[in-house]
Amino acid sequence: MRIEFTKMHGLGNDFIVLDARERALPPIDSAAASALADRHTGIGCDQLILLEPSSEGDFRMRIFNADGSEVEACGNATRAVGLLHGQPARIETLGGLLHASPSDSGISVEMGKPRFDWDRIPLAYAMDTHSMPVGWDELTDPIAVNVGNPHVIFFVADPYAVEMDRLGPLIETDPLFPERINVNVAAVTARDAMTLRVWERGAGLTRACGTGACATAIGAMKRGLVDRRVTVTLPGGPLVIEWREDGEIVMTGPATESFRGSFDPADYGMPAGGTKV
Ligand SMILES: N[C@H](CCC[C@H](N)C(=O)O)C(=O)O
Repeated sequence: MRIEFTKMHGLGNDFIVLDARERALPPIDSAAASALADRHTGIGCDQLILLEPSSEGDFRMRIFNADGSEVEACGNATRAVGLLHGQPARIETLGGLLHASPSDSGISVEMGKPRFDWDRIPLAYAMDTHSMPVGWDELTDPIAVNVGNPHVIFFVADPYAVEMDRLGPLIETDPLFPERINVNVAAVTARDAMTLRVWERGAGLTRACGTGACATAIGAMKRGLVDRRVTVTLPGGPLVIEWREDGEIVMTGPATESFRGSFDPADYGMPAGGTKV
């Protein structure tokens, strides 16, 4: 039995979405996720997204990075599944219950409240996360924010002058970050505008990172560099991030369905099967 999928993206950050809400699928493990995500031997994506029934929300969203690691949050994918659902959705994730609402200006998602304490990022030892006394070459004095998943943010003059292919993996896997880290390099261009590039934990340099945009906007607001509503422009395009007075982060931006297809689970080391739930 072939497995159907929907290929989607948020500003070029792309996903394979598998829907097990009505029909059970063979178990997806990190090996199958990374095989499907492989752009040379698989279908190719930054993250594999698995939708399942949920007792807490309208459905559950599981997120696997291209390296197979299962993680807590994915902003762009949350908008994508919000588009797929077609109406307001309460989405259960490892990082908490998120609310996605389709609107005429794209999909808005309440991404939860940021966390700043060193052991909530997490870091390997106590440190002032607002201005961290660490650096990697020209990337110094970062701020760390957890928005369901962990991010470190460096403010630079030109994000496109940073050697992300070298510094990204170096920082991502530094022992300071016991769960690894998403690496953000950003420039503030106005009180309501920033540019951003992200080396993603478990996925590398992506065209966009929703949680990276959220974490970076919050970091800039914490440092007084921007107002509480800011447009963050990534290589794939802009996202609008607002830090509401109640502490909730609200991200608004586009989501796109690219195409639908199917694959043979045997081609990805998955057991056959899958029955009606
Ligand atoms: N690489 C991230 C997950 C995907 C985040 C990104 N695709 C987004 O849109 O938020 C992590 O390991 O935490």
